Amino acid sequence: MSTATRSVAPRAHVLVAVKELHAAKTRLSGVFDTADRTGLVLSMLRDTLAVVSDVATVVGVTVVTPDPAVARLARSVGAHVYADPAPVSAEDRPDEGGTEHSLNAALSAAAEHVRRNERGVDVVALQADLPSLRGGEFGEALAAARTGGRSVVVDHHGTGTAALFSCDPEIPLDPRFGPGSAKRHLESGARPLDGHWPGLRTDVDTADDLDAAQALGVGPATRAALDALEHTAPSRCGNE
Ligand SMILES: Nc1nc2c(ncn2[C@@H]2O[C@H](COP(=O)(O)OP(=O)(O)OP(=O)(O)O)[C@@H](O)[C@H]2O)c(=O)[nH]1
Ligand SMILES: C=C(OP(=O)(O)O)C(=O)O
Repeated sequence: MSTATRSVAPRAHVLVAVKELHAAKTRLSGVFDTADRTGLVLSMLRDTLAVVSDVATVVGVTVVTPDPAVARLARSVGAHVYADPAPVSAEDRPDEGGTEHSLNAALSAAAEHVRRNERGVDVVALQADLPSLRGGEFGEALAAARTGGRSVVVDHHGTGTAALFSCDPEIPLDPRFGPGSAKRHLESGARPLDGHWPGLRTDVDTADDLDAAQALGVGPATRAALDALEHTAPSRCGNE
């Protein structure tokens, strides 16, 4: 990484991918019906976007999605939208990894698009389901990421990826999201970032993850969504 590159003021553009809402958060389908899952996905996205948009070094946020409702929410809070085509099923594209291929292809294309338009900007792919994220921890992670080219924040399970950073314009983001992605990101050369960032690491895919996030404290949109759900699912969404 060149000295010139590092001497410029930190500027990061955050990419957040969200698939079609009707297919989102299937691991919560035993707990919530489709409408409730959709509401929760949008609420967690809203909280995640609010936090990252407030971080001083974040100069842009782009939501990568094929879903019109997600795109509307993104635009309403000042984020950009990068439209990716609706994913095809793994059965239709067995050689390309199905939806994982779609997700990573869409993130790669969005990262290249951002870098073409904002020269020298750092690029981050961040999970959309981080309702306990705090601005301070994301700011710290960004600062740590800037000490090297490509880096990763492993999720609270130790297997997934909460955030992937490329802080050198010469180094592609090269996203390898999907089950077990932490190992793939590390094996492909991403440096692990070691801070104590529980909110950043707590992405919500299962009911246990949701409990973990609630124990940390969730953002206002997610709180409101869960409070509304308490009336229909008290055993799952009881008080913290
Ligand atoms: N734009 C886009 N986002 C995707 C795609 N596939 C997955 N995502 C998003 O990437 C993140 C991780 O995806 P998954 O873990 O597969 O999906 P999920 O909805 O979080 O949870 P499950 O349905 O339980 O697997 C989520 O924010 C998804 O919405 C895709 O093809 N395109
Ligand atoms: C897609 C991923 O996350 P999750 O399955 O936890 O949503 C990932 O960690 O790469």
